[in-house]
Amino acid sequence: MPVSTRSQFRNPHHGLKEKLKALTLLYEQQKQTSTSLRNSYSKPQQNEQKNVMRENRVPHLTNSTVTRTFVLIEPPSNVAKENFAVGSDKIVGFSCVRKPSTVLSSNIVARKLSLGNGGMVESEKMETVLEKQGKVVGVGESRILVFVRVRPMNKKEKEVGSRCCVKIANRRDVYLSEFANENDYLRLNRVRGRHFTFDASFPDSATQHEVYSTTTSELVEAVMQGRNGSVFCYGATGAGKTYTMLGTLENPGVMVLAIKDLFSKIRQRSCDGSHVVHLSYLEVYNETVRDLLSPGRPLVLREDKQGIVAAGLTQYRAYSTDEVMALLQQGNQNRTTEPTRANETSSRSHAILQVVVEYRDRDSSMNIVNRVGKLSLIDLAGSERAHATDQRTLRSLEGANINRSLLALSSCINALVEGKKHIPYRNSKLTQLLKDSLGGTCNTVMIANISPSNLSFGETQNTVHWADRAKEIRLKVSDANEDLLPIPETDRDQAKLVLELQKENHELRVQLAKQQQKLLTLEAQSLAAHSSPTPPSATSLFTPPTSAQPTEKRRTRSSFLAGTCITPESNKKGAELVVRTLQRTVKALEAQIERMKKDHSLQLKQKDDLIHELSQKSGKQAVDEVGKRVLTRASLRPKEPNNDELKSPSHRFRSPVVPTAKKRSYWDITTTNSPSIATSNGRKTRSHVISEPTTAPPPRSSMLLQV
Ligand SMILES: Nc1ncnc2c1ncn2[C@@H]1O[C@H](COP(=O)(O)OP(=O)(O)OP(=O)(O)O)[C@@H](O)[C@H]1O
Repeated sequence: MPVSTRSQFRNPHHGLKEKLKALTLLYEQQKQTSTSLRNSYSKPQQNEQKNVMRENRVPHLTNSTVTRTFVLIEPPSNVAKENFAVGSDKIVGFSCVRKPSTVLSSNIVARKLSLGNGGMVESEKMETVLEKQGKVVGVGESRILVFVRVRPMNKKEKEVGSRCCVKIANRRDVYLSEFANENDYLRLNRVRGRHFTFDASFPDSATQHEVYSTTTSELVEAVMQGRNGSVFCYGATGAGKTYTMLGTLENPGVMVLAIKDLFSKIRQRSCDGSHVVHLSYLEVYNETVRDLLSPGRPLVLREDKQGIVAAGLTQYRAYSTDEVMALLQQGNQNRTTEPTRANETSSRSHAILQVVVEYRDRDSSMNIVNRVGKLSLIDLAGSERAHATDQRTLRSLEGANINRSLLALSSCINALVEGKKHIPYRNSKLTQLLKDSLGGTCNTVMIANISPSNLSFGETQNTVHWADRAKEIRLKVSDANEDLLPIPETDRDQAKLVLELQKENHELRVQLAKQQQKLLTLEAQSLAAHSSPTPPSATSLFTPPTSAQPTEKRRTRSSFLAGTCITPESNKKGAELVVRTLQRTVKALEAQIERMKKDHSLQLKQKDDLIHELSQKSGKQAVDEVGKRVLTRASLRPKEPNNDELKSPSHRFRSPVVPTAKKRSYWDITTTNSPSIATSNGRKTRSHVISEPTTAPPPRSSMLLQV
C-alpha cells in the first residue's frame, strides 16, 4: 500500500508545474504551426485575416480591466481561407426546384446565395453545415432565408463608452463577444463568445441597396413569377428594423426599393401593359388589427381559402411607385410610434404592408399567362426589457403586448423547427397574420437586426439565437399562382366566323368545279348533236381549257365565269342559242345556194333563147356566118376587163378566159404569119376552121365585136 510522504503534501503544485510546462511547450508548437499555415495563404487574404483578428482584438486591448482574461474565439481556419472580396450577394432561384443527391451535399437547397467572387456558393456551405448537423432540407421543401444586420453604434452608445460586441466575418459569420462586467469580479476571468452562421450578415457599413439586393430582390422576382413572398425584420427595440424596412428619404429601405423594383419589372414584362397592383397596410397594436390607410374601427381576422385575412381591410389600387410611396407615407403617419429610452422613434406596433401584383406575361410557348403574386413586408415592433423603456402604464402595456406577440412568434418558430403538428398561430394576432409566411407556401426572408453595443448584448444574443433557430424552419414549396388566360368571347366569335367562312368557301369551290364539269358535258353533248361547223369564236368560248392552251385564255375564261356567274340553266340556254343561230346560218346558206343555182339556169336559158332568136332573124349568111363561127357561151359573156386592171387576186381563179385569149392571140399571130392553116401536128381547131376561108381573118377585136 503506498504511503504518502509529507513532502508530497507540502509541495502540491509540483506535478502541476510540470504539466504547465508541457502545455506551454505544446501551445508554442501549435502557435508555430498555425503561423506557418497562415503564411502559406496569399498576401491579400493574409491582410484580411490580420484585419479580422485586429478588429476582434480591439475591444480586448482597449479595455485594460479585462485584458488579462478575455480571449476571443477566432474564426475557424476555413473562414480565413475564403475570399473576403466585397460583392453583392444574390439569392438565386426562389423556385425551390431541388437537385438530386450529390456526393458532398446530398440535398442542395435551390435557393442559393452566391458570391460575386466566384467562391463556393454560400447556400452550399450552409447546406454542408446543416447536413453535418442533420438539418437538411427535404424534397418539396424550402427553408427561411435568414440574414443578420448590425446597425452602427449610435451617439448615446458611444457617449457611454460602450464597446462593439459583434464581429461580422466573411459576410455570413457572426461572432458575439460578451464582455465581462468590470464590477463582476467573480466572472472577470470567464471567456464568453459565440459563433453563428447565416445566409448573409451585414456589417454596419452595409448600404440599403446592398441589403435589398441580397435579401429581397430575388423574392420580388419570385413574386413576379406568381409566388408569395414575405420579408420581416426581427430584433430588439432600436436595433434598426424600421430603418431596414422603411429607411429614410435619403436612404430608402427594403419596402421602398422592393416596390420600385416591382413596378419597373411589371412595366418591362407585362405583355399588354395592363397590370393591377393592390396595396394594403395594417398594424397590430395592443393585439388589435388596424387599417393604416383608412384608420377606423379595429379589423377582425378571418380564415378563408386565401389564408388569414383582415375583414374590411382597404385594398388600394396603385398605378405608380410615387402613388405607393404616398400611401406608405400616409400609413406611417397613422402608425403608432412613441419615444422610449431605447429609441426616440420606437414603433409600438407591428406593421404589415401587403402588395398584390397581378399582371399578364407570356410563357415560353407565347401563351398569355395571368400571374398573381403577393409580397408581404413586415416591420415588427421591437422586443424590449421592461427596464429599458419608460415605466409609464401605457408604454408598459404596449411593451407587454409586443413581448407577448413576439413570444408567440418564438413559440411558433420552436414548434415549426421541432416539426410539431400543432403550431400555436392563434396565440397572437401577429402569428395569425404571419401564418402563411412561416408555415405556408411562401418564400420567406427574415432579417435579424442587432445592435453592436455590448450594452445590448443580451437582446442581441437573444435575437441571434432566434434567427439561428429560424434557419431550421422548413417551408412548403409553393406553386406559382398563374392561369392561362381564356380567349376572350369576341376573339372566340371571330375565330368561329372565320372557320365558317372557310368552310363555306370550300363548299362553293366544290360546287363551282361541279358546275364547270356539267357545262363541259353539255357542250360536248350539243356539239355531238349538231355536227355542223360552228364559228370558231363559239367553239373557243366553250372549249374546256387544256394545259396546251395559253394561260391568258384560261384566265379570260375564269374571269368570265367569275364575272357573269354562269348557272347551269344559263349555260344550257347559251348553248341552245348558239346551236339555233348556227342552224339558221346553215339554212340561209343552203337557200342562197339554191337561189344562185336557179338564177344560173335561168340565165343559161335566156342566152339560149337569145341565140335562137338571133339566128332566126338574120339571113342565111348570117346563118352561115353563125354556122362558121362557133359561138361559145363564153363568147357571149360580157367582155372581161384587162388583166392589168384586175386588182383582186380572186380574179385569178374566176375563169380561164384571159389565158385562152392569150393563146388565141398567139395562134392568131402564128396563123397570120404562117402560110398553112394546119398546125404542126395536123390537128385542126375551131379557130382553124374559122380561118379556112380565103379572105383574111378579121382581127381579133373585130371578131369579138361581131359577137
Ligand atoms: N443601418 C443603419 N444605419 C444608420 N442608422 C441606423 C441604422 N439602423 C438603425 N439606424 C438608426 O437607429 C435608430 C433606431 O432605428 P429604428 O427605429 O429602425 O429601430 P427599430 O428596431 O425599428 O426600433 P423599434 O423597434 O423601437 O421601432 C434610428 O435613428 C435609425 O436611423
